[in-house]
Amino acid sequence: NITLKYGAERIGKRTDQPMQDWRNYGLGQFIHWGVYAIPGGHWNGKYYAGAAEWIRSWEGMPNEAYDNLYKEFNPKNFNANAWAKQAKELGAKYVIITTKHHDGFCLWPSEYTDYTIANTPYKKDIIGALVEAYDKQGIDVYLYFSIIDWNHFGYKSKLVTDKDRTDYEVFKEFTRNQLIELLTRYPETKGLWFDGTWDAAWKEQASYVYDLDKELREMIPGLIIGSRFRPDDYGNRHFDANGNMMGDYEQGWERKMPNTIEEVHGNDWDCVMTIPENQWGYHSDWRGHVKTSNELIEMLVKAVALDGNFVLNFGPDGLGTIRKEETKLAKQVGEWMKVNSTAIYNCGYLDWEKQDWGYFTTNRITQEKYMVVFNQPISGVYTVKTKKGVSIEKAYLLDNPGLELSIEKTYNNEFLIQYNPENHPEEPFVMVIETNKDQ
Ligand SMILES: C#C[C@@H]1N[C@@H](C)[C@@H](O)[C@H]1O
Repeated sequence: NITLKYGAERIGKRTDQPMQDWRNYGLGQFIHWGVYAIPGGHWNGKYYAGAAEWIRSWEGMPNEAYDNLYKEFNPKNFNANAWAKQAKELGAKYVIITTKHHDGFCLWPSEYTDYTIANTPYKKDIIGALVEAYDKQGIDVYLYFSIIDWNHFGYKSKLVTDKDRTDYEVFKEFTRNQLIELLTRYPETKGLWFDGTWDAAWKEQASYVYDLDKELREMIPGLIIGSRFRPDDYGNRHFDANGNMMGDYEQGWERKMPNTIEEVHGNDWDCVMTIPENQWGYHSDWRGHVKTSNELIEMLVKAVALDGNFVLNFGPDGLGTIRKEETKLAKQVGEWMKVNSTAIYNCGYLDWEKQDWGYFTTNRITQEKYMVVFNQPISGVYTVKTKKGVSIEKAYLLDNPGLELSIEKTYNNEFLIQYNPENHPEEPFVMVIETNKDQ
């Protein structure tokens, strides 16, 4: 074991109520919105193939042009209540909202820079409106904050000269001031989702970030911060030099997912996911694969089945409208959740052997067990291998409890549930299984 001053603050999961609530969300919504939504992945008639929120870094987009876009930011269709209502219908239990992305543009009227919503034609506090609207819908609010800030003179990706270092000290104080300002203005905030912490300059700041982390947590008791914030004494991120996770949950699953419970190392984690292959901010021309509702539902169930949360991203356009493709998917996933969220909310990993037909989830409070089916066996036979001494006594469809399914026990503690629906289900469905013990 290596002695660390700034390594993991805890081994194992946080057990306090705010973290238990976080663990039981299942489904969240990510909102990426900012001035990058104005160009929407194009400039001067040219198509930008990268992630739209990174367009400023593209050689086809002059920095000067980008840095003046805020002067035309006037989202006249923006309606915070409509966004929050749609999130409610989606079934999201929490939302992560970009306060400031890598470009440094602030969606709240920060007093520490002029590069904010206050100096746009729109003027009004977007973050305040969203916090209020989501709060009203009973959806917990988390704030995304990018440490990278291309607009601030003191931001450096690496520290080479003495001037870099003195400038960076100014940037560190600016970062601290903005974070304190956000938690002061929006005390309803349940947590911070940090991004842009991969720079060499930031990885040298273990003691400053350790102290800032502590200061922010003291401002809001129970505040939840993931693994993408602090570097350890040696610049390691997410996991310290001893392999222990820093922060309250792992933030390493961006546009990807674990396949086994071993890969999550007993930690809480979230998967943040785009609908197209790699667009967080608004891009008017999605290319490549755009996920269907059934693909997204499978990712959601897989995340919950492996003790994680699934956070689906939405990128509103430059006028504040959530695009039709996202609205359609929110509706489809929401309709599935209306019938099947019993297998999602308050649920997590069941340590029975994974089967080909889909995923097990179990309610952490009631111990009720679910089988979420994605791959219907032609045979109609669903194999379930329980733990020793645990037998299945009843099985039925979540949306048709009256129809009990036949169960056969085989020689080696295997149970075969028979289900041959009249017609092929068009969507994943849930079976409820009752056992003799709460294991
Ligand atoms: C890379 C990168 C960033 N991390 C995702 C959550 C988006 O914000 C993307 O721009």
